[in-house]
Amino acid sequence: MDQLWEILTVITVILVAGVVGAVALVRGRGRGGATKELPPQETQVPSAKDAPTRGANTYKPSSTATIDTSKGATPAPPKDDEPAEVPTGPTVEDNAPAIPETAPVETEPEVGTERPESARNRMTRLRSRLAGSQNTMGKGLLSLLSAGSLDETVWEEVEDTLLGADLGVEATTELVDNLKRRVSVEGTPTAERLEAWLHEELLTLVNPDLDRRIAASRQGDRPAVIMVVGVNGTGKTTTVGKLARVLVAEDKEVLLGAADTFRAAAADQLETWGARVGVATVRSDKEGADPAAVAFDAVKDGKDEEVDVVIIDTAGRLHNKVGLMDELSKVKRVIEKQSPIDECLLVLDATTGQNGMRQAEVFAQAVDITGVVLTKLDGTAKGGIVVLVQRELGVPVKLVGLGEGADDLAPFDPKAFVDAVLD
Ligand SMILES: Nc1nc2c(ncn2[C@@H]2O[C@H](COP(=O)(O)OP(=O)(O)OP(=O)(O)O)[C@@H](O)[C@H]2O)c(=O)[nH]1
Repeated sequence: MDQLWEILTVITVILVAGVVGAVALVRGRGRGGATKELPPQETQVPSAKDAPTRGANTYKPSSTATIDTSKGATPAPPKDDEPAEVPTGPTVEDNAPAIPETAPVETEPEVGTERPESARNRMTRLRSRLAGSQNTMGKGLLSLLSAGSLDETVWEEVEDTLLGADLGVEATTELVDNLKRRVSVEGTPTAERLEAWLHEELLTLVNPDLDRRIAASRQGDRPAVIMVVGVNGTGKTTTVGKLARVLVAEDKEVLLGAADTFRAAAADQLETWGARVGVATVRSDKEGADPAAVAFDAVKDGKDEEVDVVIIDTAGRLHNKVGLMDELSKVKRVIEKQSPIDECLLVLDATTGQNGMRQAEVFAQAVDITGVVLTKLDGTAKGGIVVLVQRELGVPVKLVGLGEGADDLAPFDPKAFVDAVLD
């Protein structure tokens, strides 16, 4: 029995010692872990050094991000949950090559490859535009002449219509006298016969026999040289650009000379026209540079590069008539040190009528005009100016501008013109 009590006492002592030891161990381990594994209290408090990082994490710099990420990037495709853009039908831009807004300058050569409209398309389109602008005069004449008896009042009204269309007094008198004579010889004609006579008489006035060809092919071993003159705003630069397109469409090599140095924008405008069809422009970056020097360089470069034709745009905005004439004469003289001028085209705005004629005479005194480009014929019913210009200046109308579009320039065809007036 005593032995049993001794055994129980020993077991109890061992158990108590074990429990106490275990408790002490657990407590000790818990303290030691906190020290090792938890960060020291001060590291949980944001320090000044940490602040920017935190700030960056909580502040979304969206604008900066947009700028940084959009640079040089193509637009992201729309997300699935974004509504798709609704197509709104064809626009002018739909016909242009798609150029991403952020595309690099490589888009330029694409622009340079623009193909001018073919001659046939252009003529069909422009003929109907000419008819649209000019048939008020034709309709007025035909209704007067086919209204019955051709008394003096009717003839006066016919005269007024022709004068109103800027045909000029001389040509108007001539046309009415000729019609009267035919009536007196043949008796009262039918409406169709009168229309045929009117057609013939107008065609005679427009003079289909004049040589309206443009010197735009190489002349022997040198390029043809075309000088373009006219008052500012008449459409000179636009005409040079359009003419370059016509020639490029005919596979000619063209070089442009920006001798309108009066304002830098004129040279920029010309350069843009040229660049669109891959034609280079000789220019000076200095506003007010010597136009004769630019023209000289352009012709020289054209010869060196063996192009087919050099076209020189000139300024029309000078303080006075003497200054203008002196400058144009100088440009002409200096060009002629390099090459003869094969064509000197005077650009006239058809909407300015008699006033434009007076300006034309000033230019004709300074340079030898070989042909006229009548612009903005789409914007006036006064097609009679064709006859007046040819009579006053003694040179043919060679080209007509029929709109602001890049391919709205056409050769002047007398028969098509009279048809358009009377059809
Ligand atoms: N409707 C119509 N507008 C034309 C025609 N030709 C030119 N224009 C317009 O006339 C305006 C003047 O044309 P420009 O080529 O700048 O005239 P510019 O004579 O060179 O003038 P400066 O450079 O100031 O000397 C432009 O708005 C052209 O688009 C045409 O045949 N029809």
